[in-house]
Amino acid sequence: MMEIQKQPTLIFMFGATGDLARRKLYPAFYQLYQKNQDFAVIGLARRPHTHESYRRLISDTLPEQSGERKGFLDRFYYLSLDIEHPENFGVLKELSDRLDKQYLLQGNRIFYLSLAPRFFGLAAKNLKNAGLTETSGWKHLIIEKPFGHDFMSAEKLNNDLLQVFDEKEIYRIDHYLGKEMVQNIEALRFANPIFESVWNHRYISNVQITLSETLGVGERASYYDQTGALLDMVQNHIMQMIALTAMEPPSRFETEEIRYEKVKVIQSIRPVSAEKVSDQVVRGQYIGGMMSDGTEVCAYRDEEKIDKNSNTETFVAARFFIDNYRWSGVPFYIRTGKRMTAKSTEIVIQFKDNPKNPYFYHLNDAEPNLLVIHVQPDEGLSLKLNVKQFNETGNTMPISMKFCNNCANVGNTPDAYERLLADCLKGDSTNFTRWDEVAYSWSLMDSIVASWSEKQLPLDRYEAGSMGPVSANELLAKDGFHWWPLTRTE
Ligand SMILES: NC(=O)C1=CN([C@@H]2O[C@H](COP(=O)(O)OP(=O)(O)OC[C@H]3O[C@@H](n4cnc5c(N)ncnc54)[C@H](OP(=O)(O)O)[C@@H]3O)[C@@H](O)[C@H]2O)C=CC1
Ligand SMILES: O=C1O[C@H](COP(=O)(O)O)[C@@H](O)[C@H](O)[C@H]1O
Repeated sequence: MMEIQKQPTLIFMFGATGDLARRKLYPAFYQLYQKNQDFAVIGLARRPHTHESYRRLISDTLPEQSGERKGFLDRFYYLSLDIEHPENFGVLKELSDRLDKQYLLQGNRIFYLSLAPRFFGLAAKNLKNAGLTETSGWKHLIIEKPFGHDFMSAEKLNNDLLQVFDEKEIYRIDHYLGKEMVQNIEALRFANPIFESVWNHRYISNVQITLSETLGVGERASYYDQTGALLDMVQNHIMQMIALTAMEPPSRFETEEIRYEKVKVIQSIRPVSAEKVSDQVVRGQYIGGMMSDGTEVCAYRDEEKIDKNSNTETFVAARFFIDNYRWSGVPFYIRTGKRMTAKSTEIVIQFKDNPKNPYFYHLNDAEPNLLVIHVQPDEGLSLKLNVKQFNETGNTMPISMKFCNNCANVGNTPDAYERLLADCLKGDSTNFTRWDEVAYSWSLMDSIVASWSEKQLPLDRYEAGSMGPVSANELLAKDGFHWWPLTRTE
C-alpha cells in the first residue's frame, strides 16, 4: 500500500489542457484523491474554459469504471492565463488566496509546470513577481523534462529557477524513478547479500539496459524531431537506471545520501571522444515495416510533421564504461528506440562464466547466469541458472526462476506519476533528480553530440518492428557478447 501523508495543498497545474496532463496527471490526481489526499487544483492554460468545461475535460480522462467523481471534480478550477502576460498572474493570486481559505490548505503549494521548457523560467519569475511564492506554508516546484537541451541551456534554466526557488524546493521529474521496479533496484541489491557480494567487475561481465518502444512519435513529432532518442531517453531515464544499478551503498538511506551516490556514478562515466564515438555509439532511424501485431507502419521521415530529410535518430545504442574500482572494465550496453519489436524495459546483469575445466568438460557449455530486472510490461525479476539435465548424468540445461509483481494478485501497482506526486506532496524528493545529476548527465551527452557532429556518425536504418540496426549487434559482438532477447516473467 502506497504511503499517503495528508498535506492539504493547492496545486497550480500549468499546461492544464495539454497531452501529459490529460493522459497521466489527472488520472494520477484521481487515484490520490481516492486515497484521501487533500488538495484543490487550479488549471492554467491559454485556451478559454469555464470551471465546468474544464471539469468535463478532466472527467473524460478518467477510466470509465472509476467510481464517484463529483467530489473530485469539484476541487478543480480553471483560469485562462498566458505565461507571457504577467498581468494575468494578479488574478491568479486572488483565486489562489480564496481557495486556500475555502479548503483550509495552510498555504502549501505545488507549482506543476507541464509546459514547454522555454516557459519554465518565465513562469517562475511571474509567480514570484505576483507574490504567489510568498506563502505561509511550503512551496514545491515540479518541472517536466526536457531540462534544457545541453549543459549550457540546462545551467541557464537552473539559474533562472534558483532566482525563485531553493534547490530543495525543485522537483525535477524523471517518471522512470516512479516505476515500481526502478525503485526496487536498491532493495534487490542492498537487501540481498547474495547479489551485493558479486555486484562488481570480478563477477559481472556486462550489463544491458533496453528501453524499447513500439510507438512512433505520435503527436509529439515536432518536439521529438528536434530532440532524438539520445536526449529524449538516455540523458534522463537511462542515466538514472545506470546510476541506481551501479551506485555504492549509501551511508544512510536518505535523500541526499542516495543522490550523492548516484552523482558519483554519472560523473564517473567515461566521456565519449570523437576518436571512440563510432566504436561506442550507434544511431539509427526506422524505415517502414510491419509491427508484431501485423500493422504496417511508415518510415520516420514519412511521419506527419517530420522533415522528409530528417536526420534525427529514433534509436540509439551505446557502450559506456564507469571509471571506478567496482566497475573497472565492465561494459554497460544501452539501447532505446521507437518502433521496435516490443514495448519493454529491462536491465540484464550478465555474470562471468566459470573457468573452462577439462575435468568437468560437460559443464563447459553452461550458459551465463543472468539476473533480469523486468521494469515493464512485467514488473519482476528472473534469474537464469544452470541445472543438470533431468535424468541424465551429462550436460546442463538453463532454467529460469521468476517473480512477477504485477502478473498475479499482488495488487495494482500505482502509476509512476501517482507515486511521484504523492512524494512531492509529502516533501520527499528522493525520486526526483538533483541539479548535479542532471548537469553531469548533460556533460556526457554533450561529449557524444559533439563527437557525432565532428565525425559525422552515420544514421543506420532499421525496419520498424525490429530490434534496431544491425550495427547495434556489432557493438556487443566485438566484445564477444550479444543482446539477450527480451523475456517475460510469465
Ligand atoms: N506528453 C508526454 O507524454 C510527455 C511530456 N513531457 C513534458 O511535459 C511538458 C508538457 O508536455 P505536453 O503536455 O505533451 O505538451 P502539450 O503541447 O500537449 O501541452 C502544452 C500545454 O501548455 C499550454 N501552453 C502553451 N503555451 C502557453 C502559454 N503561452 N501560456 C500558458 N499556457 C501555455 C497549452 O495550452 P494552451 O494551448 O491552451 O495555452 C497546453 O496546456 C513538456 O515539457 C514535455 O516535454 C514529458 C514527458 C512525457
Ligand atoms: O520520457 C519519455 O518517455 C516515454 C516512454 O515512457 P514509458 O513510461 O511509456 O516507458 C517516451 O515515449 C517519450 O518519448 C519520452 O519523452
